[in-house]
Amino acid sequence: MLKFAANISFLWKDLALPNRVRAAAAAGFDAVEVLFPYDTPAPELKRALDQTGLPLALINCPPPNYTGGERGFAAVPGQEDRFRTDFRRALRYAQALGAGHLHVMSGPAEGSEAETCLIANLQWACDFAPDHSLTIEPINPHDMPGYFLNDFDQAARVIDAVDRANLGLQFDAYHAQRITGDALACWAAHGHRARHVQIADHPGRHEPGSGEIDFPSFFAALVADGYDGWISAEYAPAADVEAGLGWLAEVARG
Ligand SMILES: O=C(O)C(=O)[C@H](O)CO
Ligand SMILES: [Mg+2]
Repeated sequence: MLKFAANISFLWKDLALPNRVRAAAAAGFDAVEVLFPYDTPAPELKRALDQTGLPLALINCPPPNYTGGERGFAAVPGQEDRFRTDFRRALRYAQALGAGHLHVMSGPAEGSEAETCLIANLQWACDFAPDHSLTIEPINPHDMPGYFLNDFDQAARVIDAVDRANLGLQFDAYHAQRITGDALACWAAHGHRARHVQIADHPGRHEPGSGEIDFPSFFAALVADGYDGWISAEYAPAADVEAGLGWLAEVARG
């Protein structure tokens, strides 16, 4: 059975973070994910998670100093010490909250030197946290210009080169559609590496069903392929969050 998480960095933005967890539980989600939870004291978030019983599926690394700054350092040559410091702090936060995955952001870079740097940093991180699941996510270059990891073949190459059991692909159907033009074909090629899935339709990055991605077929492919990880709703609601949740009942749960 497919399991759905609410990305509460995108959903219920008008509420305080702990109350977004409560809203996600009330709306029927099975988990939440938070991109950058670091401005909220971990015990406050933990209390809401414990009260609702919702697990935290994922957080992003790096932690603080992100706002207005770079989107990670993992692929930036010369920033290895910064990467390691950030990673240790993010890991402590992830452990305090019981976060399932830690999404390691590569940052702004290009070229083969950056790829070598990313591979070495990920090997270090995987070995530093052998019991923690790490993910990398290709992000389309229109939304995040200059971000290093912007292609699924590139991500596959990096994952294979890192060669650690605790690193996997974060497959965002919206980015897959925007990068390749065919999210389903992209899933067919790369889904076997996926540890975590995120969804939004394209164009617009709104609710599934609002754009061109065939989500019933996408969900059917996940089931057929035995995908048993989280599917996180990482979209900008077209209007009210609850009013846009029809897809959860109708499309995803049949
Ligand atoms: O932009 C996305 O799709 C993500 O999942 C990143 O984590 C953004 O920070
Ligand atoms: Mg995403």
